[in-house]
Amino acid sequence: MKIGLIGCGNIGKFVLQSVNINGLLPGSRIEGVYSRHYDHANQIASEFVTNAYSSVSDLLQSDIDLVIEAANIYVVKDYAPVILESGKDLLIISVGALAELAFYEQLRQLCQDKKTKIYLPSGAIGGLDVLKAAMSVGQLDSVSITTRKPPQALPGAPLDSESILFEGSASKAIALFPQNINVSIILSLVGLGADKTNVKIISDPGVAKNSHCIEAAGSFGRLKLQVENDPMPNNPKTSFLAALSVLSTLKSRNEFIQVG
Ligand SMILES: NC(=O)C1=CN([C@@H]2O[C@H](COP(=O)(O)OP(=O)(O)OC[C@H]3O[C@@H](n4cnc5c(N)ncnc54)[C@H](OP(=O)(O)O)[C@@H]3O)[C@@H](O)[C@H]2O)C=CC1
Ligand SMILES: O=C([O-])CC(=O)C(=O)O
Repeated sequence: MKIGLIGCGNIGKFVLQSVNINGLLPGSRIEGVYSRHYDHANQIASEFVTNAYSSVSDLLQSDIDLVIEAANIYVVKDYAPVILESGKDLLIISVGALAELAFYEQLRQLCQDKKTKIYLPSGAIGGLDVLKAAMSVGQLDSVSITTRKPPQALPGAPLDSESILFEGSASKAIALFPQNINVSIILSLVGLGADKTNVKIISDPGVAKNSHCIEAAGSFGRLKLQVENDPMPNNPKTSFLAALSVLSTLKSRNEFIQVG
């Protein structure tokens, strides 16, 4: 598999290190990178033995099968349609971009027309398999996520005391915290949708990890799952598990037997 990468931050560099340097995806390489500043892309390209591109359209004209988005939700909104129109598959980690149904439907239609695929990693959470199975007959009654992070991982959080920064729907949460609560949108996509998925965001100076507690109930029974994630070394907002989930999604794409 020949891969293009948009965004050379924490997750982007982890994937570059894993694939191009450590060889964790045999038969695959990241052939090109694009970032906001060409100088940065160039420096990353020499560090991780790949090519730098100065525009997404140049990256798309290169010989790649799949593009990884590891930038932000605005990049997904700007470039996802053109990536799919070019016939490339697309892996999106800033899944909050798909919160609006009209955009989701536009991308789904493009995939159908162009015979391309979108891959959405599970990111910083788990439990999606349970919700998917429950929704296969449409019998899920409630889904919620409580996210607890240290204040330095959340915008506008007080540094000295625990505080609830947000309580409400996933659609409102992602609009207010576009870099912090992508997890609520992946839950929405497999479950009840962004308006019916409940979110609580807590800033807690007493914790060092990013934790997410997912609760759901339906005809299958009940789910309660808590992940306690170590943050990425250079970006406390992002959990290491999110970067790992990108790699595992790429690995599954190469597998003949699908589990889960
Ligand atoms: N689905 C999930 O569970 C999770 C999703 N995420 C999301 O993953 C994404 C990446 O996270 P992370 O790697 O930690 O973020 P970083 O901030 O470390 O990296 C983002 C990179 O994107 C680049 N970028 C910004 N704007 C553009 C643009 N217009 N075109 C190209 N590149 C651009 C930035 O460049 P520059 O350095 O110049 O600013 C930066 O290098 C974020 O949207 C984050 O919210 C994170 C955790 C969990
Ligand atoms: O990494 C995390 O713990 C969650 C996160 O930032 C997001 O969902 O955007």
